[in-house]
Amino acid sequence: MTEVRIDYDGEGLDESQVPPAPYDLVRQWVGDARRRQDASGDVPEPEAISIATANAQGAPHVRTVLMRYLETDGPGFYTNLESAKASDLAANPQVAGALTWPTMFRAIRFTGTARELPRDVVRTYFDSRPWGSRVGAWVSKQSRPLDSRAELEAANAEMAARYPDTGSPDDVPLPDFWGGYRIDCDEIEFWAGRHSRLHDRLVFVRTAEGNLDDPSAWRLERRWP
Ligand SMILES: Cc1cc2nc3c(=O)[nH]c(=O)nc-3n(C[C@H](O)[C@H](O)[C@H](O)COP(=O)(O)O)c2cc1C
Repeated sequence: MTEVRIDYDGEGLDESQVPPAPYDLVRQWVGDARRRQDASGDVPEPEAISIATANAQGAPHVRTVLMRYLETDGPGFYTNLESAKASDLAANPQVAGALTWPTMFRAIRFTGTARELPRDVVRTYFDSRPWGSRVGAWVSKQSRPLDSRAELEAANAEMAARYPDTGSPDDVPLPDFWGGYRIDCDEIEFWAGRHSRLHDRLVFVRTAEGNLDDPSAWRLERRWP
């Protein structure tokens, strides 16, 4: 690999800028990433989050999804409940997620326990998706072997015929095998890249029960970069 060295020149992060609980800062950084994408176009998919799971034997797997859920009880994502990540989480609910915005010299890391999102939350999100994506949820036997691209396209045509687009969210029912997870966080790290690798790492560590906006549930710790 040829070395390309970039001196990280981010704004940094100081304790004085950090609220007493992590939620507002997560929202702020996600909002900053969206605004930057709108303004400069160099943060595509600002909500892309790498999700790490481990199976029953402890073997790790990581993949990128979209963080389409962010409430005071944690960040979350939607997926197929029969996928490889879902079977990892059924065996071992420990999970980690990383949002990374290299052009902003920022990242947020979440670690915790995966909890399935309630069906009413999943349904509301599912109904908000475009028709093609809702049909696609029915089509995909996510993570399982597929013989050919042609088989995928035939399955899509079959589902599109079964659930034609009527312009209403009722036209495609929510599959039982499609849902979501949120991360019940025990740590949330804010990483801000700075010059000469003297980065800021400020980590909220859970000390008690409570949501991401509850100051009594968290203490703040700085870590060596
Ligand atoms: C930018 C991006 C966004 C993605 N968003 C999702 C998503 O929201 N949900 C999902 O299940 N897969 C999403 N995927 C596909 C996953 O990376 C992955 O291929 C899929 O979930 C199967 O993972 P698994 O076999 O480990 O369960 C996305 C991929 C990329 C690159």
